[in-house]
Amino acid sequence: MSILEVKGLRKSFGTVKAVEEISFSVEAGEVFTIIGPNGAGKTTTLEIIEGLQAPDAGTVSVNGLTWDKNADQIKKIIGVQPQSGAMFDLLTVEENLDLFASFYPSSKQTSEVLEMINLTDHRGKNVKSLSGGQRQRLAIGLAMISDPLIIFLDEPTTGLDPQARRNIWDIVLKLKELGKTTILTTHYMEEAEKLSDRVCIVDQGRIVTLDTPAMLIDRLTKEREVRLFFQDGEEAAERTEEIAKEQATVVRTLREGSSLKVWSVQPEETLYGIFGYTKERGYRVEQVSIREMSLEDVFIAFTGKEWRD
Ligand SMILES: Nc1ncnc2c1ncn2[C@@H]1O[C@H](COP(=O)(O)OP(=O)(O)OP(=O)(O)O)[C@@H](O)[C@H]1O
Repeated sequence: MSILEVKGLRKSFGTVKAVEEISFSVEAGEVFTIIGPNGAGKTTTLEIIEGLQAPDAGTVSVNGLTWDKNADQIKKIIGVQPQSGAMFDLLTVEENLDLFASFYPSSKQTSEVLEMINLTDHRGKNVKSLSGGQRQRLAIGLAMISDPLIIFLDEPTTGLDPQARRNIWDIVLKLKELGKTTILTTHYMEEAEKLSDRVCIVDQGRIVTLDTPAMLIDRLTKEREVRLFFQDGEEAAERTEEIAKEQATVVRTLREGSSLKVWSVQPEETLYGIFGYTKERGYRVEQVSIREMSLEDVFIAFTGKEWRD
């Protein structure tokens, strides 16, 4: 049995169809990421799963339990990152954690959570004096204080600087080591790629595609762009282009001055061939790179739209 099963969700607000058709299931221990542009329906989907909104249609099952019959039991096994406004600004980090812990019959040790979210040194600070990244880490701490099986993080890194974002990634990876299931939403493709076991790309209330980051990227065309820059100038680049074109694995080439781009379905093979030739001719290649495909390319391939963070 999957720890989370979502089937046929739909939700409209007046004429706005926020969620048109969303179905997926999540296995225990997974980091499952819902990614999509603004207004794609991520938050609405998450809030339906968390029991904060009722769907117009569809079902949600959390560890075999449903909100209409087992709400109290579900609340004991899920942890939801609270909105900033739900924290007590004039209480300290530790007092906020202790207060949230008191809502549950059993909870994790505050000191253990402080370590996990790397706020031990700031335990005595008032929440209002925390940085944006520290507040977000505390919010995740509050979500995990009851030691839930599933943790929901809605855009935990939006608006944070790259270092603060990476600190949050570390916490998600620690949660995974503990065997927790994490459901994450994000705008950031790089984040989805780094953290997730599986990624669900949503657009206009529907799932565009769902798979592991590696499989999604693998489903794209196998073509990779190989770039070379020749120290010996245009002639070396021109000659090498002619040799590259003869290879069966090369789809096309583009030369600009001393730089050469080669699109190949087997970039390593292509490079072996090219280097065999440049060695023989004594051409010096200054820079070589193979451009890897990213989840951003997947989004563009599936929706035909440019991705914007
Ligand atoms: N309570 C509401 N009342 C009216 N419209 C809403 C409400 N909540 C969401 N919507 C609309 O539903 C659509 C989906 O919103 P949702 O917040 O789920 O998207 P999202 O993917 O989380 O976007 P973002 O990344 O901007 O948070 C949007 O068009 C939004 O304006």
